[in-house]
Amino acid sequence: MCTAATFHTKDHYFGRNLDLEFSYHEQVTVLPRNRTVPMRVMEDMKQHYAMIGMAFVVDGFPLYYDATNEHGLSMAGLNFPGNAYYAPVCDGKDNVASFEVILWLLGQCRTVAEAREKIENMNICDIVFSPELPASPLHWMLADREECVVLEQTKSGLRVHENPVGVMTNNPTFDYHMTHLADYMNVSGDPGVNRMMPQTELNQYSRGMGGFGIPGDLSSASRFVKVAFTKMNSVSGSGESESISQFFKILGSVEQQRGCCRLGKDENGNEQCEYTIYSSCCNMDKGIYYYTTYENSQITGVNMHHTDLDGTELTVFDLVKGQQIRMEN
Ligand SMILES: C[C@H](CCC(=O)NCCS(=O)(=O)O)[C@H]1CC[C@H]2[C@@H]3CC[C@@H]4C[C@H](O)CC[C@]4(C)[C@H]3C[C@H](O)[C@]12C
Repeated sequence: MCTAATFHTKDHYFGRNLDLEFSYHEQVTVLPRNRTVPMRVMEDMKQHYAMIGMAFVVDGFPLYYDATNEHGLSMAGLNFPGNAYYAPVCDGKDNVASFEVILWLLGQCRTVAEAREKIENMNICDIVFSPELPASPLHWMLADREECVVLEQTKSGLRVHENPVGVMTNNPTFDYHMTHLADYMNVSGDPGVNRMMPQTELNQYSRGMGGFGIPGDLSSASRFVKVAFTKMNSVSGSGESESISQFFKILGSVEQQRGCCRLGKDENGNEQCEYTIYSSCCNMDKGIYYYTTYENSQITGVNMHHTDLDGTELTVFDLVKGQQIRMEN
């Protein structure tokens, strides 16, 4: 499972949790403007906007999970099994393979509005990256500083949903999550209100009772509600340190501790568990990508503007995965 979110203080932030039971060799990857991106059906992108994000790089090709470009346009792919539908190549359309979608949109658009125009003629086609890497069933959250949308291609076509909440998880489709959210419209960060029997005094025996009923399980629908509640009630200072701290707390409200979501035994008899492999927070204004990993709670940052954005080579940074403990004595 995965969760993505946007967050605004003085600057604008975009990030996600990546939850899975195993990890590819993903790295923080900067794609400079002049590195040719080979496309399967469309013309190769020789020049494009630069971007930074988390990618699995295969033969020099960055398979982005999430990224932000130099204009702040940001995008994350989230699992959408059983619903995602990638169509056959269609004449007259812009045929983009699922693993090319982030590169195609972030490479050419500065805003969600520009992306919407590109998406109008787009067909997410069923070409696979390689036999070893078949297409992942995905939907995407896409945001700039002002606007957030969700992109879903199902059997009934390609749709862009306005996303006023600025969060996204997995199945089912986005409209379900919005319908489901209405069940929780009464929850609040304020103390509870006795609406049921105001004539009888009910003892508010604990703080936090205004939020009673917020789900805490790890299902996709529950994480959507929990992260929306946390984000909507978030109070943060406007500085960079306070903002990114608060952002990681928002994502932390739906992080997955190893053992709570079991997937059965692998061939060696080891219990497979889904857990939060990394959490990211990108400052969309400054092009700085921050992340933590399951075992490294220290925040690591990479600034895309400190690499050669006019170059032709990818700049990749291995994840710092081990816990960084500052011993006091
Ligand atoms: C698994 C992840 C979503 C996490 C998630 O949501 N897990 C919950 C499962 S569940 O929803 O609860 O069932 C997704 C998100 C982005 C994906 C990569 C995108 C590039 C590339 C595309 C290629 O075609 C195939 C390989 C490739 C590296 C992809 C691997 C994998 O698929 C990634 C990491």
